[in-house]
Order: sequence, then structure tokens, then C-alpha cells
Amino acid sequence: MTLEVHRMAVKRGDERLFSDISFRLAAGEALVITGRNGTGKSTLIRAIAGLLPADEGEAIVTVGDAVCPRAAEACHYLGHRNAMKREMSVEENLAFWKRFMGDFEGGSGLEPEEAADRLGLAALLHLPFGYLSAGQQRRMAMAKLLTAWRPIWLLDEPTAALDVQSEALFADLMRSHLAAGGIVVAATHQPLGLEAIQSLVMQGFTYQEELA
Ligand SMILES: Nc1ncnc2c1ncn2[C@@H]1O[C@H](COP(=O)(O)OP(=O)(O)OP(=O)(O)O)[C@@H](O)[C@H]1O
Repeated sequence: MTLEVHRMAVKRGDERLFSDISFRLAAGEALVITGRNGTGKSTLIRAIAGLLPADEGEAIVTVGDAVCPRAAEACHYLGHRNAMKREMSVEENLAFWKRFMGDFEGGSGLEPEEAADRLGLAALLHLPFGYLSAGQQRRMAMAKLLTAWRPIWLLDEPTAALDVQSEALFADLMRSHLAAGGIVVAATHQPLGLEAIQSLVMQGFTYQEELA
């Protein structure tokens, strides 16, 4: 499979934040988006996820020779916020996301217990999400990625609030995802611990692309 972002431009309000953003990733490849605050990293991730309209250009997902009619359906978005209900238990939150997201063709997600276990937090499944520490909450949000198979992970500052061990755990999860034929696009100010990743530096209205 491939993810191709073709000459994308996005406006917020009346202002065009960036234009002519293009890149192509194949199965097993990762891209890190960096750049100063406010240059549009989150906006680009959200536009690829289909959560914001592109002013120009588009994200195209192909599986084999076929173009996916709705690219967003191949994507799993993890934003700044964890997107979990504080009053519901961790298990209920993960079960909701599993049902809501569903699996994309070619894979199947884990049960909530197993996903939480992968993040080393199975013992907290019965607790309301709001009782967890900030780092535990972020790890549970990562468990969400495992409950439904979506080949393209779109991650916005995924490792914020994580300790060193959790960062390493998440790097392992990303490596497994890539090894299973997934694609990772991450906006981050911190190193992700992945080898041989592509890099896109947002520079406001212009940008430069380089291979790390
Ligand atoms: N709804 C909106 N209307 C107008 N401008 C907006 C809106 N939402 C965001 N912006 C502006 O768009 C710009 C890009 O925001 P974005 O969150 O994409 O930046 P970022 O590169 O991810 O920043 P950071 O590194 O701080 O997370 C910012 O200047 C922000 O103020």
C-alpha cells in the first residue's frame, strides 16, 4: 500500500498556512514532520486524516493497484488530546474505539485487554480513565491504535508526557506496525527512536524535504 500526499495546501481562517506539500510513503515507511510552533504540523496531519478540508491537493491511499475511495478510512489519528471519556473505564473507552473505528481490510485489531497489556497497563483496565496519570493516559491512548487495524498511523506529538521507558515501548510498537506493512506519519519535536525515517520540515508558507 502507499500514502501519497499530492500538492496539499491548507488555509486556517483567511490565511494559507502552507502549500505544495507532497510526499509518498510505501508500506513499512515512516515520516517525521518537524518545524517551529505554528507552522502547520498539526493542521497537515488533520488534513491527511480528513478532519480538515484541504484548500488544494489531496491525500491518496492505494492498496495494490486500487485507489482507496476514502483515504481517511485507512488512517488512525492520534491527536494532542487522548480522545477518551474520563468517566468511563479504560476498558469501556478502548471497546468504544474498537467498535467505532472498525478494521481496514487486511488486518484485525486486538481486544481491549490485549491492547492494554501491550502497553503494560492491563491492571488499570477497570479504572475510570480520569484516574490515570498523564503518562498512563497517553499510553492508553496508544493502546487505541492497536484495537482497530488501520494501516496508516497519523500521530500528533505522540510521546508528549511519556517517560523514557514508555518512549521506548512506543518506538517498539511503531516498529512492529511498520514491520506489519503499516505506515507512520508523526509530527513531533522529540526523536521517535526509529531508524531510517524520512523527514519533512515545515517552514510556514514554504517547506523543504530531506531524507534523514
Ligand atoms: N481555527 C483556526 N482559525 C484560524 N487559525 C487557526 C485555527 N486553528 C489553528 N490556527 C492557526 O494555524 C497555525 C498552525 O497551527 P498548528 O496547530 O497546525 O501548528 P503546529 O505546527 O502544529 O504548532 P505546534 O508546534 O505549536 O503544535 C497557528 O498559527 C494557529 O494559530
